[in-house]
Amino acid sequence: MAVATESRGSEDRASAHANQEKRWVLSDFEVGKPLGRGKFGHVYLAREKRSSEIVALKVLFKSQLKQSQVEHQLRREVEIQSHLRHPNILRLYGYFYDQTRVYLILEYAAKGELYKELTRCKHFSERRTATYVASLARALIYLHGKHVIHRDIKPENLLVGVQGEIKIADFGWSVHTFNRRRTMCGTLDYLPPEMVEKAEHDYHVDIWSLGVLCYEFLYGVPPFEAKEHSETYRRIVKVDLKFPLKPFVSPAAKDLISQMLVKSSAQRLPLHKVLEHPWIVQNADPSGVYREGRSV
Ligand SMILES: Nc1ncnc2c1ncn2[C@@H]1O[C@H](COP(=O)(O)OP(=O)(O)OP(=O)(O)O)[C@@H](O)[C@H]1O
Repeated sequence: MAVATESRGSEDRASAHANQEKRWVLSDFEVGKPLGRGKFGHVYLAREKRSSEIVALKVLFKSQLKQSQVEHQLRREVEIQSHLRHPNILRLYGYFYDQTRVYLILEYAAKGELYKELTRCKHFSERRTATYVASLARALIYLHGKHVIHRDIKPENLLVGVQGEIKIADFGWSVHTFNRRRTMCGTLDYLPPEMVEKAEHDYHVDIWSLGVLCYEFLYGVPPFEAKEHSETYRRIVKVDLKFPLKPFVSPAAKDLISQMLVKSSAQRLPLHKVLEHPWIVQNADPSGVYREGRSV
């Protein structure tokens, strides 16, 4: 399918260019079963008729986008995500619209939401967590190299591909980093001190979120969780990081988390050092894929 090919030769390039120009319409797709429901519409499994390629078609209602004043955010999401090519970032192949709806043509993540898997397992093993954290660190290095910060890395925004590889989805809160941001966004639990305090922030926010995620994968709950919003706020600002005795987590894993969850953003462990951390080196599967049964 036009949407899935990376071209090399000049002929390929010409056809890829033509494909980019292609205006998709709904009748290009056979629409199958619903995959899920979001705030603004539904996601369906679909097959592009010409290539038989399977995709996920996200259907958003213009009226709802308008009502919630998120058209601008969606435009930014599409603009950013459509230019990204990384095995751990969900591809956005293209989009089209009709009078009432906007359609996003997305890579199909066959194993669905990571969040559901985490809920089912309660928490992940160290090998599984390290494999995911390493994959996410590589994806974030790629993103930051393209001057994009994601700002909303959390289990609900992660999908799993057919091989078990993790995929960052949902670029609704991502931004280009040409100027430092002060906008408040995202769920409080994953936000770093500089964002909850509405100070300027940059790509170091994603290192913090990766630390929160690593903790949540291992313990099953995010580190600063509290009943009241104000208490979560206080715990984040103080970096009130506690490691429960159960489940057992190795000192090396705790060391990595402590080096990512640092108040001063410039002092957080850089992502390339995350990849070199002994806990990651010893536990992450080099293939970047967690396979049940093989990695306990
Ligand atoms: N590319 C995909 N491959 C497989 N399943 C998907 C894909 N995209 C979405 N889904 C499924 O559809 C559900 C709804 O997705 P959608 O992105 O609309 O909602 P959401 O993640 O809740 O986002 P939002 O809060 O922005 O509405 C997801 O929770 C997931 O189960």
